[in-house]
Amino acid sequence: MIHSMMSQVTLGIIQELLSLGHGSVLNEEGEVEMDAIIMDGKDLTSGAVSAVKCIANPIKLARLVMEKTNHLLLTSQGASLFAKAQGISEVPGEQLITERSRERWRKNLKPGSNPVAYQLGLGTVGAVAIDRQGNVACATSTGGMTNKMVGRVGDTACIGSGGYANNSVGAVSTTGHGESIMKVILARLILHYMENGMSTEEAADAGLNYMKTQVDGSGGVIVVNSAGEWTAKFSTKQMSWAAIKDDQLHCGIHTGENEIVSVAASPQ
Ligand SMILES: NC(=O)C[C@H](N)C(=O)O
Repeated sequence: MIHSMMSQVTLGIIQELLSLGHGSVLNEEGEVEMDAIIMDGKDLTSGAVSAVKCIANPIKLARLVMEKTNHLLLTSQGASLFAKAQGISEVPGEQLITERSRERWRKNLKPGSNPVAYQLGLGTVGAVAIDRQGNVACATSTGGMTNKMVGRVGDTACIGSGGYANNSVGAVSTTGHGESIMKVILARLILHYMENGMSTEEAADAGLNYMKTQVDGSGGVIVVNSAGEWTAKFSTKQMSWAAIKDDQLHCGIHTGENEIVSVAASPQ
């Protein structure tokens, strides 16, 4: 999560942060098949892709969907055709696979070897950002759940579930069990709580609790509000997160961790 000190274009920053398909978890056929979303809180424009293969940077493609089409979401073959038309070349699927993800895939082929609890926190990256003008944005990119069915579309590609941004409230990016997140429309739910007066922290906790009590789902969220206050919360065992605000880098992995490092540029 980023709070930009310079008035940079928030969308550009978070696209850079999330530029990876490499190392994603694999579907049941042992392939990388990705979902991604990006949203601009200024005018609620958004773009997403789902079930895309052989694309090294699905967020870039999602941004092109947002900027170059009248649609919100392109999937699978249609997304591939659009990528080609936009000059995004495909990469060999093998190039996106790491030894670690292949090993996990192999182990998970055995029946009952792949409980949801062990999959959370793997291979999803998300960002929220606010600039000096108060423009917020979010983006999320994922390979989904390990050994998922071919063609499965998760929360990440779905507006309101994998992310949502609105300058009047803030922005949210989510991770966790996609089917649970979709059932409660987690990102939009958290913004709804904020619209009704909750702080980022209260709203994130309330959203995650609601998902737990309603559908027994676990996940994690990063949230920023229109005043630049942020939080990173999760009901999973861990979630790696980092935030930059006022020249300070905050980061953590386990519950309660918040390491702070100064990142102020040294005088030349
Ligand atoms: N680890 C994750 O965040 C997975 C992602 N939410 C999905 O279900 O596709």
